[in-house]
Amino acid sequence: MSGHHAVLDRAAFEQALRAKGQYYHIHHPYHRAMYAGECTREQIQGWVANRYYYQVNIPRKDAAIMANCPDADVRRLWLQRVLDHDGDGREPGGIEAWLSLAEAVGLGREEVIDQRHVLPGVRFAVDAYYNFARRASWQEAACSSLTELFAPEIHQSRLDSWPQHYPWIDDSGYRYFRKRLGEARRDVEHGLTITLDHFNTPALQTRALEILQFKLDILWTILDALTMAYVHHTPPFHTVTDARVWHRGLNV
Ligand SMILES: O=C(O)c1cc(C(=O)O)c2c(n1)C(=O)C(=O)c1cc(C(=O)O)[nH]c1-2
Repeated sequence: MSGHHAVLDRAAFEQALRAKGQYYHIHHPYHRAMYAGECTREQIQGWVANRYYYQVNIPRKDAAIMANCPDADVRRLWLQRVLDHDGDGREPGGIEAWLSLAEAVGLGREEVIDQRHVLPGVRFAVDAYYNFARRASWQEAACSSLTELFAPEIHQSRLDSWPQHYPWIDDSGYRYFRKRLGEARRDVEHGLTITLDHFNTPALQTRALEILQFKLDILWTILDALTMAYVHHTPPFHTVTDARVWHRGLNV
């Protein structure tokens, strides 16, 4: 997409956004190994403990988008995302469901909640997403959530492959993935409408595709950090010490 090009109509622009799915982290070797049944217990546990940091930052990210949005109708719909993760006081939310997953793969709640396993690379990638959402316009931040276009497929692929490959994972752990199937589809309808409405010039459409690529980079980079630590056994400072000396986040 270089040089001068005409504005894409809604269908063509949506098609261009969907084509970015070819760079979704579903294709990352770490994920591919998970579906193929090739991961060790430690690799599954490492993924779950690190992804917890993404989970707890999603509702903060969504609250930041609401804070930047002057449109009450958008805020009312966007609020559901915060409730999905934090819980609405009746049903447990996604963070709680993620902790059930952690327990189902043999982790203790405390070691996940205190973030001792969260690698610096994962923390920096998630923080980049959160900080982008805080500073960008609400339409740009909404656009950055559109990797969720591709998320139902990734949740389904876990439900389809994990139980047979990892019989040691308790079935109660799968609630999070089942829950997200419907939620992600609903989120994406709203996020896509905002994006198709707002990014309506060639320059803005190019910008939207770049924002989506930024988010794809974040998801891919999280798995690169996990690969260093749990596949190659080269976590940060491994040439110096086996201890987890890295910081636990300066604002938890
Ligand atoms: O398991 C995954 O691979 C995956 C990916 C993504 C995504 O594409 O950002 C999300 C989720 N899960 C998820 O569970 C979730 O709640 C979520 C919210 C968002 C977002 O950007 O607002 N992405 C995702």
